[in-house]
Order: sequence, then C-alpha cells, then structure tokens
Amino acid sequence: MSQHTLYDDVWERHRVRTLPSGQDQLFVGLHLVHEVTSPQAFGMLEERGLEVARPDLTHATADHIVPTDDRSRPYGDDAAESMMSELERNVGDSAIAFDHPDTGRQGIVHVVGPEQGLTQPGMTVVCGDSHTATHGAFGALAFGIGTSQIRDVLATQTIAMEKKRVRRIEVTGELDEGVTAKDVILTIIRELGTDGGVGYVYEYGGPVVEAMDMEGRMTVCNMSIEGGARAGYVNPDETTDAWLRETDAFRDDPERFEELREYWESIRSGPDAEYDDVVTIDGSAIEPAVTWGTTPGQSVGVTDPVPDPDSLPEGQRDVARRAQAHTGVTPGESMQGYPVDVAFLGSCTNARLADLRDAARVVRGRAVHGDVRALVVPGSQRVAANAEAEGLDDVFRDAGFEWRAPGCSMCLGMNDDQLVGDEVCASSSNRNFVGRQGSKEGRTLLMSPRMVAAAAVTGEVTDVRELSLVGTDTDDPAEVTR
Ligand SMILES: CC(C)[C@H](C(=O)O)[C@@H](O)C(=O)O
Ligand code: SF4
Repeated sequence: MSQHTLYDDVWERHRVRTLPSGQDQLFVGLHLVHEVTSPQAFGMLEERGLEVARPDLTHATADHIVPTDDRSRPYGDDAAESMMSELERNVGDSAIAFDHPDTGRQGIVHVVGPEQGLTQPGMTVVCGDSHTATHGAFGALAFGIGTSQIRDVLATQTIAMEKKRVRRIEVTGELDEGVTAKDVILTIIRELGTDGGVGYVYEYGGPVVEAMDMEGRMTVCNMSIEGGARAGYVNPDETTDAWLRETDAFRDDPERFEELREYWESIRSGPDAEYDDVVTIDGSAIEPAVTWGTTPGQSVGVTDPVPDPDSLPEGQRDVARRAQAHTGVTPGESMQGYPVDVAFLGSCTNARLADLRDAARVVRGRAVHGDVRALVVPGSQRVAANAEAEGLDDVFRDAGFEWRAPGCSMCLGMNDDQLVGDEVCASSSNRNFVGRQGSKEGRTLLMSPRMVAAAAVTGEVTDVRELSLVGTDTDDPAEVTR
C-alpha cells in the first residue's frame, strides 16, 4: 500500500528538476488569470519580447472589478475599464481562452475553473490570487502566486517552489442540522489559528469531509490560506467524479473521463500515508460559526459567548481588544441579536448553486428586514443561469434581496458594492480585515450562507437552527448544466 500522500505523488509527477536554490521547478497544468494581478506580468513578458508559452493551459476571467449592476461599456469606473481592456488585449494577443461577460461563462476565477471541469484531480493549478487553494477540493495541488511568478508561468509554464509539510485534518463524526462546510473551516481556523498552517499544506479528510458535496469541499479548501496553509486539498472520490462527469471537459468524452479516472484513483493518499502532523476535529461538536473580530480566526459558535480578551493567551489579547473596539461586540455575550445593516451572499467561498439553494431554504416565504440592504451576487453566470432556471432569483427578489450579476463584488469592494461608514455586514465571504468591504469603519461578520440569510430576514445575528427551513434540498447534479 502506498505510503505517499497525494501531495508527494502529484508534486513528484510535476517536478521538472531541483534548482540550485533548493526549490523544485514544477510543471503547471492550469494557469488561471484575472484582471487585477495579470496586467503587470503580461507587461514584463512584452518588455522581454516573450510569448505566452502555453496559451492552451491558460484560462482567463474577469471578476474583481466588474460591476454587478450596469455592465455597459465603457464601465463607469475608469480603473475598472482600463483593467478590463488590458485583459481583453492580453488574452487576444496570446489566444488565451477568456470567460468574457458576453460568453455566459464569466464569473469568479475559483468558481469558473471547477464548473467547467478545467480543474481536475492530480493537476497543478496556479493563479495570481490567494484563494487558489479552492481548487484543491478536486485533489489538485493549487497555489496562489505573486506577480513575478505569474510572469514565470506565462513564459515557461513552470514555477519554482519549495515543498511544504503535510498536515492531515481529520473531521470526525457527523455535522448537526444547520451546520455547514463554512462552519467547519471557521472552526478549524479558530482552533489552529490564522498562522497555524504556516509551512504546511492541509489535507482535509474524515467522515465529515467525505460526506460533503463538492461545493462544501471548495468552501473548506478556499479558506486554507486564512489558516496560514500554503494550500489545501481533499482526496478525489466518487463525489469528485460525479461533478466532473457533468462538466464541459467530459460531458461528451466519457472515454477520456474513464482513462483519467484511473490516474485520479492512483494519486489518492494511501491508507498508510505518513503525515508530518495529524489534527482531529470533532465534527459533531461544531456549531454555526460567526466572527466577532477582524481576522477569520476570531469566531465563536453562535450561542457561545464572545471571549474576554483577558481570558485569551497573552499574545492574542491586544489584537482581540483592538478587534472588539472596531466591531463593538460585548465580551461574555453571544453574537445573537447583534444588529446587521447589510447581508452579502456572494464570493468564491460561498456563491455556488448549492450555497444559493441553501440560503433560499431560509429566505423562501420570508422578507428581508426593513433595516437591511441585502444582495445576492452569484459566483458565475452559469451559477446565475442555473439558479434562475429553478426560480431562486425570484425567491430572493420576492423577499427583498437584490439579484446582481456575478463578480467578487462586496467581498473586497473593488467595484461600487461597498459598505458605507460603520455598517455591519453579515457576509458569506472569507475575510473580515478592517476596511475589507470598502469602508474603513465597516464591520464584517463572516458566516455561512444560511446564517447570512437568517440575519437578512431578522436584521440581527440569528441562530439559523431556530428558523424552520422551507423546501427541500434538491441538489441533483443531473439537473444542472455546468
Ligand atoms: C486581488 C487579489 C490579489 C486578492 C487575493 O489575492 O486574494 C483578492 O482576491 C482577495 O481576496 O483579497
Ligand atoms: S471573491 Fe473575494 S476572496 Fe474570492 S477571489 Fe474575489 S476578492 Fe478574492
């Protein structure tokens, strides 16, 4: 039986050579590109008179700056227009596939790759974006990279990297009703810390992860970087296969699918795999989580008290005090009842079809609270089309949500979707740093899509388990056109 982890195996298969620096040069199977981090790298290539080495393994989309309301060109914001035009020029010059808004495929880079079947098990995937770990949900080694590395990959389709250690995170038991993948990863980060994963790649497994759908696994892997890990992945299995079978990449090519499936099975970490560290988390004890501070690690179960900074380990006290001064929460009290001004259902963490369905079960037949501004920003045009085909847009609109066009939107406020003043936002995204959502006094509470929906209708942080759910979970991949 193999003692290798998937990480070791896939790394070795992609290693071109070891460099004098001690780093390994790895072949890159998929290079994803977006409008914010690519222009400078394309510029560097142009300066040296180099061409894109493998346009066939490069794929672009526009997500961070695209407006989610009026998308007529030129965009109202000059900086957005210029980034978009530059991406259009760069992909046109290099014959790179581009999910332009006119194609019906545009969306957040970490949503479009998996939904089109571009992201596959046993691949190396890179993107100039820190949440590239999302693609690890498929058993790919997926890394966020910086500008000079984007340049290197454009020019050579390889990258120089150091190998990390592997920590297995085993989530045991079964999740309670109302507890989701988002709560799992927020709990993991709370327990291990935002820098607990430094020097590691996380392999997520155990019964809770095995029982998750692909969307849930993507949510977990997406936030690996918020826990300090260089990447995160899940071993591929039948759930992975079922997702991929229905994508553009394989829908009409069952033979290629079967061939690759053998490879995918061969790379799984063996039952005797040796890890540098193993951590076990009791999944049955996880509660719906909500952040009280300004890092993704500062969260509590919704019924648990917000910690008193004095009760925390010494190194965390000042940070916690400053965070609580910013958010205005009261130590010793639970987050329940904390008033919310904005509800944001979006981002590469939680804006896939399953997330929207999940939130819709809370929203159906209810109305957004009078003091709340609520928006749904689907992760991609395909997510939006599928959601519209089953009437989810109407569920949200009827309740008083705005139904927007896809993009990163209020996750980081690089377009017009921003908090105003010290507004409090219940958000399904992944970062709650000061100023993250466009206003430096703004306050972000990270939580699951269900919890965002519950906050939207009640106007305050609410334990979603207290609200009855309407409708059933109709998650049947056969109905969906990815
Ligand atoms: C703009 C981009 C470089 C950034 C990242 O790398 O993560 C963004 O996606 C984010 O989430 O903050
Ligand atoms: S949705 Fe948010 S976290 Fe994801 S890529 Fe966009 S800005 Fe980054």
